[in-house]
Amino acid sequence: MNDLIDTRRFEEIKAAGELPSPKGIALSIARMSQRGDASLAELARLVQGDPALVGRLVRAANGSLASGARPVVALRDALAVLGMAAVRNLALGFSLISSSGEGLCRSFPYARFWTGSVIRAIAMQKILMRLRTAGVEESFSVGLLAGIGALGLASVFPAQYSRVLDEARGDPVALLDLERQAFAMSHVELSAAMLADWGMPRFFVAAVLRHEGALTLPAEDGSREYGLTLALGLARAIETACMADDAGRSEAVDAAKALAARMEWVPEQVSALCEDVAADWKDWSAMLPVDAYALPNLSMSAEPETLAPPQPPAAFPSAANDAPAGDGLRVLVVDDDAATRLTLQTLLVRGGYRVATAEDGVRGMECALEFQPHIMVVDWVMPQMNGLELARTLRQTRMGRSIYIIVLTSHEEDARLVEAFESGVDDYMVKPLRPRVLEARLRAAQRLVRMQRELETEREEIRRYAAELGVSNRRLQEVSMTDALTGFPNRRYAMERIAQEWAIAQRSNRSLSCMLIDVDHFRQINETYGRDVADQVLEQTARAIRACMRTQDVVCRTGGDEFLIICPDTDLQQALACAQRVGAGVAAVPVQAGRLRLKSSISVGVAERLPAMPDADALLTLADQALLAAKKAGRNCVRTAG
Ligand SMILES: Nc1nc2c(ncn2[C@@H]2O[C@H](COP(=O)(O)OP(=O)(O)OP(=O)(O)O)[C@@H](O)[C@H]2O)c(=O)[nH]1
Repeated sequence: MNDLIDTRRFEEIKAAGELPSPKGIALSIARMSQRGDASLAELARLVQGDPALVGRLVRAANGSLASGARPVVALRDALAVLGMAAVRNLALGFSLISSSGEGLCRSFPYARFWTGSVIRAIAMQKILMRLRTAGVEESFSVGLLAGIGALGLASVFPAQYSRVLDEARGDPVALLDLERQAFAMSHVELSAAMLADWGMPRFFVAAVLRHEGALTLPAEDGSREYGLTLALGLARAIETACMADDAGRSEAVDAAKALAARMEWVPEQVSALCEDVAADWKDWSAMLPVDAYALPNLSMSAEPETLAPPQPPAAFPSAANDAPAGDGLRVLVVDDDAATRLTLQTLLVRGGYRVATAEDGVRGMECALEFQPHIMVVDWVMPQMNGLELARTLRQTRMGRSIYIIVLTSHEEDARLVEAFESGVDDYMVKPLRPRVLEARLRAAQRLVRMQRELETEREEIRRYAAELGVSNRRLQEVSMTDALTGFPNRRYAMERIAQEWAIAQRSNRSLSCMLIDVDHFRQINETYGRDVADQVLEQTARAIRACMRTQDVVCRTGGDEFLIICPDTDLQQALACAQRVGAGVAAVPVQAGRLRLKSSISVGVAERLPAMPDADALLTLADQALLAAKKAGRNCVRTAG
């Protein structure tokens, strides 16, 4: 699994905060399934303790039965249909829906996230039922949890992820980039890592990792992993179509149709699938704590697909020698002459390339965007858009700039060749085609494509390294600004912050106050009860102080038993009232240290920024004098200076 997932980064994220995890019965089921020798009877006894879970498992089992089969009503039968692994994952998913319906990440749409996940789960189950592939029992939970990494980022980095979501403004590609920059791992990669961590099989993890880019997968081999990726991609497209607004819907419907076409489904089959999903959604949304949401009617009327029919043709076996020279590179052939297309396709497939074809420039352009070829072989003369126009248009796109384009021509005059190169083609070949020349030209193309790939890998590594460095630097900075005992900002942070607040207050002519707080007789507490108890007094006093302050006030631990509180937009009277409240709050709640209950109190010095003060230091000096006055006045009181 390590080849799929950056496990080191995943462990770091896990260590940085609380990732969503199974709770209650789901946790017991997870533990039981790890034992390996648990029986269905034991599992049934455990599940019976949660009637809602029983109902949901029976529903899930019925969803994965072939049509016409007698429906399951008893829990034992449902467990037998699903099997231990599927039950574990379903229980996990359901427990997460119940425990993660809301959270601290301001911009993360918790309710919408789960609505979408359930729609995707239903769609995935329906698709795998139709494909009759293995893994139907797991399909619901795979669909449900395929996007769990987003919830993971929202849970571990609530504030940061909120900013990332705001910045991405709903653009899925930008979101992935921003996530990688901020956390050195995207939500897709984190989803895959979490599923692997929970013990999901590799082919599911791989499908989760790739399904968001399913549309750009090359036409391929019919392996289980490939099929699952397309299926999950289709389930996601249906989810997106259901959740999108009118403007976004047609794009998602198109993506669903293109994916369905890859699976050799006609649009009518997709329409029927959507109807099934809508019917099941009614049941599931009543059984799960998700918003009742009316699914839109998705129209999937027929439209031509963009990709050429699947290949390779069975009549052209690969060369019998070593590894094919093409090394799986994608080649797109664009030619209006069917015979040339077929000849090229045959030669290329035989050479180990993956091939798509298009019959004119316009279709070639569409196909290039979807198929993302490494190399294109393009006829010069074609109706609508000729080969040179196609090359020029492609070179204007980011993706098109990296394609190696070979143009086919009947003439080799200098002027024509110059025109071709100026249009952005990389090489040319003279018709009629000669296989050995084609092979030689393609070898040159391969060299360049490989170099580009290596460069891209290196760039990717540098980007990743920079992102990791950025994340660790931010952590280091946070650590260097945080007091380890209380978790509050430390003296260093306090001094930077008060200087900032000073500048803001001065510029906008707003009031600014601060308080210096010292715990009374703290030395004595240390000497009488020892350092551990004294630490607990400090910690709990700090919490009591924080609880009495407003959110905009900044509470910092500036030294041993000393705290500085910065109060923006606060005049002296307001600050004094606040200080009295804090003093009373600390005195009212005794500190519990083991079996000891200790009373503690604080002295507070309050000061306000005055027009005559030159800088923030002057404000701090005044607060210090006020604190001294409070100590002199007998402690457990609030004073101002002067
Ligand atoms: N337990 C513990 N003690 C600390 C820590 N940092 C400083 N101290 C102790 O805190 C005490 C500070 O005492 P002072 O503020 O000088 O005196 P005080 O007893 O509070 O007297 P008043 O402030 O006049 O009431 C010293 O004994 C320090 O050793 C810490 O992180 N943990």
